[in-house]
Amino acid sequence: MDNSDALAIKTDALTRTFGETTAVDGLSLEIKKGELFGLVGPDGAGKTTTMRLLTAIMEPTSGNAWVAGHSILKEGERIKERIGYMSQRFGLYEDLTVMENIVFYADLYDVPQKERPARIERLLGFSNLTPFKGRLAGKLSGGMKQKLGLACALIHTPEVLFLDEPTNGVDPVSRRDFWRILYDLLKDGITIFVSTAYLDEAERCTRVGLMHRGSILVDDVPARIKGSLGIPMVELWTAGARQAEEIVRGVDGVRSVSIYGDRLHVALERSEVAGRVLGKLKGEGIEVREQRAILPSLEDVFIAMVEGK
Ligand SMILES: Nc1ncnc2c1ncn2[C@@H]1O[C@H](COP(=O)(O)OP(=O)(O)OP(=O)(O)O)[C@@H](O)[C@H]1O
Repeated sequence: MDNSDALAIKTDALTRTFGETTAVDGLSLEIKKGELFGLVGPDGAGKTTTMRLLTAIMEPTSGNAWVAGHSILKEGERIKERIGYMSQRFGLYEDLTVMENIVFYADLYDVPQKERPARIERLLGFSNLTPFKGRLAGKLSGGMKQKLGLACALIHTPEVLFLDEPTNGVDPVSRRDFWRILYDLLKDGITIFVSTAYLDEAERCTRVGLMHRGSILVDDVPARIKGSLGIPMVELWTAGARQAEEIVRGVDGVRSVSIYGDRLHVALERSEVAGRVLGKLKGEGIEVREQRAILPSLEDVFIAMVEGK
């Protein structure tokens, strides 16, 4: 792999089809060591398939990728030794205890016996699972299962960690704790590749790729994606946001509308369209309490890009 010293992951026209469906469509990506890369997209965008290709669980239809310096085509086994992977269901055995799950993964990855006690103690410690080590995994809360899944994925001290929608169905407090752990891992120099459908989480990554129908539409730091796309956005406070949304959607020059409580975020073709939107709402008798230009959130950008397709 070129630049193998600096890159953790490189893909070259990586493609995977299932019959008529192209789940991953000519992906070319470079992810440096030490990055926390977020693959963001709605359900069905191709995130899980990308992850299965990069973890050498599934073969591509065409193209290639290198992970930790090894090709997914020929060196899948070498890759598996050097990565950690947490699938959507955390990969746990519910009828085994917390400790038994960790030992199972330690056996799977041939972690030397003499290194195990210290590693297991550290992993149980950071995941706050020490008091629960005898509990069956099936009896843990969602947040605890997630942390156990992470501990299992880290038992062999991988260089690259793949997390497939790790916070799906996990409560907000556990989610915040989980992200804290990820930042600690990053400080230790691990590269993290995480997929998520939550855009607030994407904003926590060092770099984000927005995926839609198998392709990455943009790939940049979250702030630059938000700032550089030049999509004018306005936020409107209205009474009756649902009714207002329908009206605004029909205005010429509006790219997309999303509702946040009693506020609307409206993406526009040009900033002058804002006047037309306000005029239309007034004409329909809908009061706009306040309006201001806003920087689009990542979610706004994504919705505008997908709807603008
Ligand atoms: N094994 C398979 N056989 C047939 N089609 C598949 C298979 N795996 C994925 N697909 C299709 O490929 C596309 C991408 O799916 P993928 O699961 O990678 O998306 P995703 O972004 O991870 O979504 P989700 O969050 O729902 O898992 C979808 O249209 C899906 O139906």
